[in-house]
Amino acid sequence: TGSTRPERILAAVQRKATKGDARSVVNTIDQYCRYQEWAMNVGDEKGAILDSIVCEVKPSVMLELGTYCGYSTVRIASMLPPNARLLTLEFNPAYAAVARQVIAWAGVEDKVVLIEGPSGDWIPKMKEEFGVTSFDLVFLDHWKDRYLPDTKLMEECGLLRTGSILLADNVICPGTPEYLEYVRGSPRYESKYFRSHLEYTRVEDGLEKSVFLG
Ligand SMILES: O=c1[nH]cnc2c(O)cc(-c3ccc(F)cc3)cc12
Ligand SMILES: [Mg+2]
Repeated sequence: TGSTRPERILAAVQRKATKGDARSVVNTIDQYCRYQEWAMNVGDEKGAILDSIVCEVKPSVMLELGTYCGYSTVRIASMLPPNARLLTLEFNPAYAAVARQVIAWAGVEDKVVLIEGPSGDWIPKMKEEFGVTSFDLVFLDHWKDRYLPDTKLMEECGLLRTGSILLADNVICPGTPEYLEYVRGSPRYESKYFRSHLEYTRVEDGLEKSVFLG
């Protein structure tokens, strides 16, 4: 049986990226997915918006929902100070196995906690299992139908504090209409849309940044 797309992405990283150089890993994956085969990384264009928000928020504790191959995990971790922590949740064990190796190759494993399993099971356990009080920033990039239920779950579990920020990928493509309606319509959020494109394409997509008001 042949390799999978995540395995081919990992092979490209291990062949072409400089070990210990996170930016080199990010650039290698972007190059591979733009010119060899498309993959669902947040990509360079939306990634630059993600970078600017991580820089602005300077999170001490951050959650990423949806690791995939670890592209945005590495991108975010490379911008965090040494004592900050990025928890990243991946449902698919094959994706998680690749992501661990990409994260290690980039040399950011000390800032990252990769958790395998369903977000609905793990979110209620974040406090007791990982000593989380609340998240400063959450990057939603997993499955569009889980954005809203997981947001409500984080609220219910007291994982959001006044000023916590949610940043959601793919709010146009594939699209998360129920989530958008909720954060844009709720008095408990201040929402803003950052227009961009679906990774490596000219199709419209964007990121929705929503500040939790408590
Ligand atoms: O399922 C997804 N999870 C997280 N991010 C995604 C992402 O950035 C893009 C897409 C995607 C978009 C268009 C298409 F034709 C096929 C897949 C899916 C996900
Ligand atoms: Mg995405």
